[in-house]
Amino acid sequence: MSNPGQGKAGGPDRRRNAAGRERNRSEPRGFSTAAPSERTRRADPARLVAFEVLRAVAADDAYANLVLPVSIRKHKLDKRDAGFATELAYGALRGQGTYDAVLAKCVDRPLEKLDPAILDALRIGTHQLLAMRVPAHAALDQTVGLARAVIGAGPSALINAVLRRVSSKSLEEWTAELTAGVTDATKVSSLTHSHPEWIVRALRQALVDHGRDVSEIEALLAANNAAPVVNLLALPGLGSLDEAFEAGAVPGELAEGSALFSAGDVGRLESIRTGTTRVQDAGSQLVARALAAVQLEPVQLEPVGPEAGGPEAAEEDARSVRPGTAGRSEQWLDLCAGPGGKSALLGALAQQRGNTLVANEPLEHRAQLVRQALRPLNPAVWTVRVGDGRTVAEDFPDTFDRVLVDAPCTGLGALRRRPEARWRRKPSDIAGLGTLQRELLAAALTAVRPGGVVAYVTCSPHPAETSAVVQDCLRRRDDVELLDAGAVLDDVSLTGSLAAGHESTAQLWPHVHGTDAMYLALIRRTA
Ligand SMILES: C[S@@+](CC[C@H](N)C(=O)[O-])C[C@H]1O[C@@H](n2cnc3c(N)ncnc32)[C@H](O)[C@@H]1O
Repeated sequence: MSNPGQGKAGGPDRRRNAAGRERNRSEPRGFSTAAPSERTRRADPARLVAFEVLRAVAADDAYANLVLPVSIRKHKLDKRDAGFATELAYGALRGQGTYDAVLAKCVDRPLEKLDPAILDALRIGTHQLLAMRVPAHAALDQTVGLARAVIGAGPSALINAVLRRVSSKSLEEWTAELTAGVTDATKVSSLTHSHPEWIVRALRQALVDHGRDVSEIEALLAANNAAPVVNLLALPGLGSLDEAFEAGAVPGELAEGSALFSAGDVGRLESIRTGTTRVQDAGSQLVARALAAVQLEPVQLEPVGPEAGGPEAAEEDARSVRPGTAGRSEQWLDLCAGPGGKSALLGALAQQRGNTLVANEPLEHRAQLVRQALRPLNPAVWTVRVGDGRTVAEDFPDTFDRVLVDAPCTGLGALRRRPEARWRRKPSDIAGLGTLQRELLAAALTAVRPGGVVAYVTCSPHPAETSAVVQDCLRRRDDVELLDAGAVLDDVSLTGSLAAGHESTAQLWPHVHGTDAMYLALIRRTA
């Protein structure tokens, strides 16, 4: 696996530095001479947090990004410990594919036969040994101590022996051994970069479909294993990045009003607490801004004259054709709004321009998050509709000027944020989501007014969730046209040349743009 943990992690106490290296240890690969049973029985709190996260993910189907902060708070970790625990938990989860292949070579029985808690402890030990530069004796002692404290004394000899074997080679040596003689390129990439083979195949196909070179797959998979920098967004007209800059943030290079923050916990910023500055991937910011910026066709009002077709009617027609933004406020719709990240940006842009936003979300608890995200805005600007997006066209046919369909998807474009997602997702998820995605896009195309635009967005580059859905919907209607999404993205990006477009749709990539792999199609309903 690529080595994302190196040099990144913070440390938990005075013996651990920012690279995760335990200090005052002169022999990085030495081992303790004490027998496992005589060594520490205490769990280092940062390792305990990582272990709790892995257990919750495996045993309770929990999301790492939700349980990690809870566990960090429970164990009262300071900033450095929290950084170390985050790298350990996320790294062990992302690297699970490669680490399990290594462990399979070091354990004398099939991994499925191991107690799952022991396997999680071994994954945590392996990540420290192979990707965090924690000295072998510290990784061993601490992992054995963790196991003794939380699993019991029994497995300590096994864990000690297995991790000693793991530590006998570097990550590069292990991957060379694992892939020696393997001729299937997908398998090699899968083992080297710790991704399931079906995802490697899907991402490779997505690169090709978007006109990129297939050899980029290695860089893409490696980017999925690197922790993303936190992107901030100051809500237009409402937020300011000054406080973030004072705290060490630097201006974002892609999106207006954005910043990159790597100075620790963003939660301590007042502007984040008030919600006028938000954490949002630059790709998400760009697709929302693209929808807000795209040119609309003027509204065609029904002719209202004494005799349609006569000279009075022609005069009335001329007066009733109004540009989308002049003299008439626009109505925007965010069809799949929860938890409200893009709604907040769209709502702020709508407010600046005297427009309004309806944010739709079927799940009440997520609708509540949308309301929270929209709270900094003038309440007259936005409404939250709690309902199925597929019914919106019945309530509001031919109504909205701009509609965002940020469709429920597999999230294969945000694997770096969701460390366990690659192991949880199944190829069958794609088919299940495909029907919903098509129905939501079809509803949006009916709810948008003639001349208005629908943005179809996914945080997945999988062709079945992106181009296949859009092409199907385009085939079914004769009143829609695809706009050049790449050109609109270029218009709203600070660089002006993202080169994300291909055949009128656009795809952002972690390894090229440093964003999540957001897909964007802009579809205009023709008059
Ligand atoms: C990718 S997320 C949207 C993310 C959001 N736009 C943001 O930027 O924060 C997809 C959302 O679609 C919602 N959803 C699922 N089924 C839906 C349906 N039938 N109609 C509308 N939304 C749906 C999910 O609950 C989820 O909140």
